[in-house]
Formats: sequence, structure tokens, C-alpha cells
Amino acid sequence: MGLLLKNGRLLNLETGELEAREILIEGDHIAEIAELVEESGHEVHDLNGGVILPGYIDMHVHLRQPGFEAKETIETGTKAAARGGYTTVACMPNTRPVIDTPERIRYVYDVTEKEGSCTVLPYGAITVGELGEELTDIIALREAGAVGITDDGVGVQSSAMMRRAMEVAACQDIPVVIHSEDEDLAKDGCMNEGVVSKRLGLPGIPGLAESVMIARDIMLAEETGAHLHVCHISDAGSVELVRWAKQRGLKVTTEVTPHHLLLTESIIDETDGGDANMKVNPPLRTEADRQACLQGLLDGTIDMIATDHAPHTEEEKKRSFATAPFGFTGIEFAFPLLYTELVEKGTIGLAELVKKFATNPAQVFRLPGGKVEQGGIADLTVVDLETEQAIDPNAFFSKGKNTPFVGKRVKGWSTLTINRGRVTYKTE
Ligand SMILES: NC(=O)N[C@@H](CC(=O)O)C(=O)O
Ligand SMILES: [Zn+2]
Ligand SMILES: [Zn+2]
Repeated sequence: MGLLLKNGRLLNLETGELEAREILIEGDHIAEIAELVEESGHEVHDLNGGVILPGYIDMHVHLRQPGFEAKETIETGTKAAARGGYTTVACMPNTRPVIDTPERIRYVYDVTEKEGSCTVLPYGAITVGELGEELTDIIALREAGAVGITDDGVGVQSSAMMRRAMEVAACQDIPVVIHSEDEDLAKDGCMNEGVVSKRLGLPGIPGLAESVMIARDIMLAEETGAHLHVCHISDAGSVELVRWAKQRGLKVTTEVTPHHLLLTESIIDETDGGDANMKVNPPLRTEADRQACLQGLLDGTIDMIATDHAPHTEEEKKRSFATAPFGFTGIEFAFPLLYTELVEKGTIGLAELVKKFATNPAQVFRLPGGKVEQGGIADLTVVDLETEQAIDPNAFFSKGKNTPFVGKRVKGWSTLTINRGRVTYKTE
């Protein structure tokens, strides 16, 4: 018996048109896409005119397991992902212990198998314990199924270490995913360095702390031939560097978060630095930086949207701006937020946005999915583009409630998500 989706409209990614189509799912793949599929013997889901999209792929989330289960677990984080329309997430290794061995990669796969609501692809660390001192066994990590290597949370400070990591990664054909941050330049900072940080008397993190490391790693990627993927780009100079690297023909890709596309340091200014739910790394920057990120997204310099879903407990986020941990939760509402703010306002087309959420990450990281096609993996989500609903932390499946978007009313929520043929989220 298959799963038959009726009464839906499939987005054509080439033309941007919505086409009335029925979809038959058998096992973990899409068996048929047609105007009419023979109904007999299948479980039927009426989509009520909902729009069928490929399941989103988020290459940057923090699931916090093992070690920080009070913030999030693989179970809660992937349930949140499914509600957000995601069918695949790649999780960061800055857990406790750090995911820096093949056993720990397998642990993530094992827990996901039992408790997960989407496909989870773990990253392995570049250095042991993310301490920057000793290279991990990158070959073993890749063989265990690491989707890439990264020390996300901290930057790899030593150029020689990064060079060696890229040499191995290039041979192993595994992406090097960088959290670009020069620790000396960023030292003790808690927000963007500039007029606002000076007014509030808070220590700043300059955009340069990001861009100088990206410049370094682009040069290292050119020398080694490694695939360099730049995490959470936030600074105008950084976008310029990635644009240059792409023009040069280098294997350099990047992602941007919804918050760096929509917010600036002005929200911290308006609240006098009184709310650590506005604290994130890299920090919210200036309007010029935000515009550069938007431009980069539109011209193809920025390949994809990643949420950098970084849940923390409410207690931690109640601390002062200077001492609270960095990070926003975001996987549960990223698509509705950007649909409402960018598509409805005419900045980007729906098909273009979907490519940034699904097609491009699949292509860049060579993953299944990213498209709804006959014979393809049955990873999809159905969205309601009409009903407006507020972003409400009380309704989150995620343990993390830390977002500056609380209360914002947005459209484009998923009503049904299917991962490898299995219903992982459905509204009542
Ligand atoms: N983005 C954040 O502000 N925080 C992340 C770390 C990171 O992504 O660098 C976290 O792990 O909490
Ligand atoms: Zn990071
Ligand atoms: Zn991160």
C-alpha cells in the first residue's frame, strides 16, 4: 500500500508555476507524479490545495546531544525540524563530548534511527575536542559517515592546522566547513563592534574577525583543492571574498541565516542590550552588512539558507548580554519567516527561495532530495501559503525558546512533512 497525496499543487522549480499534481509514494521513494493517480489500495492524504515542496535541508543545526540535553536532544530537535518542513539536517559537533571520533558519529546515527524525525547527517570535528591542537582522524570520520568536518563554535586559529586539514579533506573528498572567527580580533566581544557597541559599552566583535579568516581559508582551499563551505556569513567584506573566490573558479560555497538576512544590531540598540535573546555569533551587524547578505543571496554568491539553530535554556538566556551564551533557535519557523519577509514582499521568487532551502544544499553536499521527482527520495513538505500564524515559543517542539522573532505573524507553515516515505509531521 502506498501513500497518495491528492489535491496538492506541486511547485515547478524551473518555471515557478504551481501545477495540480497527485503524488504516489511507495516505500521511501516517489513512485508516480501525475494529474491523476489510480486511488485503489492506497492511504490517501487530502492536501486541501497545499503547495508541495521538496523537504528542506539545513546544513547547520545544533542538536546538542550528547551532553547538553537540557538545551535540545536529537528527538526534540528533529521533531522541530519536521514541523519546520525539514527532512534533513546536518548537526554540529560542539557537543560534550565533541563528535570527533567515528564512534561518536555512529552514536548520532544510532540515536536518530531510534528517536529521529528526519535524516540527520553529523559533522565530525576538525580538531580533537575542537581545541585546535590536534587533527582528528578525518579518514575514519568520513568512513563512519561524517558529512563534513568543522569546529563550529570556534574558529581554527592555526593556519598550518587548517592547511593540513584541507590537504586530507581534499584527498578524502569531504567538505571543510568553517566557523570563521579570529579569536584575537573577536576577544571577549558579545555583539557587533561599532557605534551601537560603543554606545552600550559592550565589547565588540568586528566584521574583520570573520572576513580575515575567510580570506585565509580561501587561499588555503585554492592551494589544497579542498571544498570550503563558509558557515553563517554575516559581513559585507566576507560576501565580497566569497564572490571573488567563486569568480576564480574555486570550490567555495556559503550559507546565510534568516536572522542575518532580516535583522541588524539596531534591535540590540533599541532594547539597550537588555535581552540576551538577541545575542548570536556571528553577531547581528549593520544595515550595509544585511544588504550585502541579501544581495549575495540573490546573485548566487550565497548558495543556501541555514538556520544555525542554536537552542539554549531560558535560564542561560536570562543572564546579562555580556555573559549569556550566543545563539538563536530557528528551525521551526525559518521557511515561513523568509517566505513572508522575502517572497511576499517581492524580494525573491518562491522557487528561488526553495532552491536555497532544499535544491542547492542537496547539490552542494551531494545529498538525495532537494527536488520532488519520480523515482526520487520521498522527502517533501506541504505548505499553506495563506494562513497566518504567530511565532510562538510555547508551541515549539524545540526545547530552545531563544529567538528574537517571538510574536511575529508569518505565513507558509508546513501542514505535512514526509521523510523517506514516513509522515514525520502533520497538523491536526
Ligand atoms: N551561533 C551561535 O551563536 N552559537 C552556536 C555556535 C556557532 O554556531 O558558532 C552554539 O553552539 O550555540
Ligand atoms: Zn559557528
Ligand atoms: Zn553553529
